Amino acid sequence: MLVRFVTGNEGKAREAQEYLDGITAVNRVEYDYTEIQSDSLTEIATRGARESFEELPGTEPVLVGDTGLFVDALGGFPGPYSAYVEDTVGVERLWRLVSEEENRRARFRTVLGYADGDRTETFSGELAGTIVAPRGEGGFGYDPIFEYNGQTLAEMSLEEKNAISHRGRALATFADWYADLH
Ligand SMILES: O=c1nc[nH]c2c1ncn2[C@H]1C[C@H](O)[C@@H](COP(=O)(O)OP(=O)(O)OP(=O)(O)O)O1
Repeated sequence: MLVRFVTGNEGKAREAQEYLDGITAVNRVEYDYTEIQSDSLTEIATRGARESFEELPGTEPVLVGDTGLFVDALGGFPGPYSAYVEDTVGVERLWRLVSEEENRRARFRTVLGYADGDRTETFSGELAGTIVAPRGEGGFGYDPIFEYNGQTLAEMSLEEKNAISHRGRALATFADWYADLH
């Protein structure tokens, strides 16, 4: 069995393979599906999975992932626009914005979209933490300003992060569902 993980990121495909070990093989495919402008990661992932399945050659199921960082005091900003905000404003300036707030709580949310031609499903995972001044050299994206249990995600090893992460939780939920399906 084979699931195609649509991502530009090799590390994400490897992580998916770890969760799906013994259940299915995972191939990374690159496809730039349309990211609709929506407040809902579920909507974005659902459409992305359907479009990828329809447009890519092949019949194996596809999986897409969409992640956002939601800051409580900013009404959930940057949320579904996290990639755009990272590219434009940047992580350091997001920290400066949040540093003016008393409530620095935030959460990462990942929604995985699955499509196989017969069905489309979504699976989500969350990680709650606090926005802090940048620390740590590891990880990517907003990891240096997101603290969980006293450590930023950029200070954790990849294994430590994967064990608690929003993406890991979504992958674990998907893996359970997919194993039951077969
Ligand atoms: O664990 C994470 N730790 C810190 N930052 C993260 C994480 N996961 C995503 N991010 C950031 C990267 C990007 O600024 C935005 C959306 O990420 P995300 O939806 O995965 O899209 P992407 O375009 O980077 O990759 P892909 O090729 O898999 O669609 O949030």
